[in-house]
Amino acid sequence: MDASVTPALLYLDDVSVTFDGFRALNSLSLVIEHAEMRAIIGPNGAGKTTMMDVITGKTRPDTGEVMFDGHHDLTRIDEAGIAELGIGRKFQTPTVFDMLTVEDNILLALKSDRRPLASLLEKLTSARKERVDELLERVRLKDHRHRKAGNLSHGQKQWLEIGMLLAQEPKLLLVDEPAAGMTDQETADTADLLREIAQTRSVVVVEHDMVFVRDLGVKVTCLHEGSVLAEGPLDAVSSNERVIEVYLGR
Ligand SMILES: Nc1ncnc2c1ncn2[C@@H]1O[C@H](COP(=O)(O)OP(=O)(O)OP(=O)(O)O)[C@@H](O)[C@H]1O
Repeated sequence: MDASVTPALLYLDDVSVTFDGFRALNSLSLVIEHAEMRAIIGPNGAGKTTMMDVITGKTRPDTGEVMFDGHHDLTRIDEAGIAELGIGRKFQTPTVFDMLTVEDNILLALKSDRRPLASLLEKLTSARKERVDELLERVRLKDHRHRKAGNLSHGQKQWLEIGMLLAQEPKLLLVDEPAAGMTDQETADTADLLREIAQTRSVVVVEHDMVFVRDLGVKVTCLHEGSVLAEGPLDAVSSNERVIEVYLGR
């Protein structure tokens, strides 16, 4: 397929990354459609983090194509440029401003109009307030807006960070093990939240918690030794003999 005409949002083809002779990604190919959520599973060292690093420009592939939104060749764009194109990444540990309120964390993250007069006035605009309300509602923190972020539960901090990423209006959200350390209720709420987000944006979730992955109800890709081992509905992937052997049956 010619990547320059692919209708997919994200297209990785034949991507390899070698660290000191070790192949962390080995001819990896992956396609994520617009408004698709994909769960990525696989054993430790399978290449999940390296794949995210390649997409965000932190690591450059030795070979292969990484195309975003039609014509953007991500292997030629720096990390800031890739974020600007609309790729947001949520790491496992929440990074919110603990001393600020929930609302101020969101306000800080809002995409702003960089024209000087606009930025002077934008604090006052009702559109900005509405956007903050909308984001707080979306991430289930409307009733906590005046609390210091440092006082939130672990799960709420994760949601706040997701809200801050959404404030940037990404086309693609990369989320690393969101359910880790969450209560069962928070885990279920997070699955709901990600499903809502994926109605309008694409989401790639790396996760080990198979209950959570089942709850997401989306196509699953199992990586192993830097390549795709199996891909499809969770039932098919989790009954794949190789997947059981290298991952689930451990
Ligand atoms: N910067 C680096 N230098 C050398 N080796 C690296 C580097 N980054 C990753 N690796 C190696 O590449 C392999 C793939 O690692 P990666 O972190 O992508 O796997 P993963 O699937 O995310 O694993 P986990 O589930 O443990 O997070 C591992 O064997 C790792 O040790």
